[in-house]
Amino acid sequence: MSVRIEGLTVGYGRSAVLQGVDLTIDDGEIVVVAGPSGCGKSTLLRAVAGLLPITSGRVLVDGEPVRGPSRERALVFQDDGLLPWRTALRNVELPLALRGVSKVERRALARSWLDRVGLAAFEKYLPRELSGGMRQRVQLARTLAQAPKLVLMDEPFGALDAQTRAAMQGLVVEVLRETGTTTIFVTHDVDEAVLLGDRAVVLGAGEVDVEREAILAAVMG
Ligand SMILES: Nc1ncnc2c1ncn2[C@@H]1O[C@H](COP(=O)(O)OP(=O)(O)OP(=O)(O)O)[C@@H](O)[C@H]1O
Repeated sequence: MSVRIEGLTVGYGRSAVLQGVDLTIDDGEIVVVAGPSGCGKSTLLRAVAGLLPITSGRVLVDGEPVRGPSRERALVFQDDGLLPWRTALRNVELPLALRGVSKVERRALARSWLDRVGLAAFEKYLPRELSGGMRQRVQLARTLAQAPKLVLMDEPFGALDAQTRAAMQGLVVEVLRETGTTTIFVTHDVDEAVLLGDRAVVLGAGEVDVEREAILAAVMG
């Protein structure tokens, strides 16, 4: 799924958070969006997700203007959003159930994704019985089981310790590449930006498309 952002301006009240942002993302590309706190990274993701009114400009997904949220575009947050009373398996199954996927089919799909993220042995566990990294893996399985064409990640690993975060980054890159899922990944983390992206975009002082090396300075500065 390709994304084309043209002259995107978004404001809350009177102040414009994003001003005339242009960005093109090819099908299957993983683009990291970095930049200082408050520069509008989450706002950009929410605009692409169709969760925010746009002041001016356009967001085109596969050539079609975004008019609202769609199942094809999945948002992943730092907060795993799992339902505490449902097991890992039933959390992964839930969105599939809401879409009317049959019980047999959704169970098989949920199991295969839990297996893919290394949690096959934990399907009966409740979220509170899992570590933060494991809960994020359940969230990833739940997202990918729905076969989104575009994944929008908003600092999903911000709350994890360094080791767990590194493991999650490896897993995410592997799975997203394997499935050819177009991804926009927002992060503050320099290593994450360099490791994950085909390309990095720095929002802020007039957004720019940069090579990997340049992101280091931009994120740190
Ligand atoms: N719902 C809202 N109402 C009013 N202002 C908002 C709202 N959401 C965000 N803002 C403001 O818009 C600006 C950009 O916010 P945004 O969350 O997009 O930035 P960010 O780059 O993702 O920040 P961070 O890296 O700290 O998460 C901030 O100044 C913020 O205070």
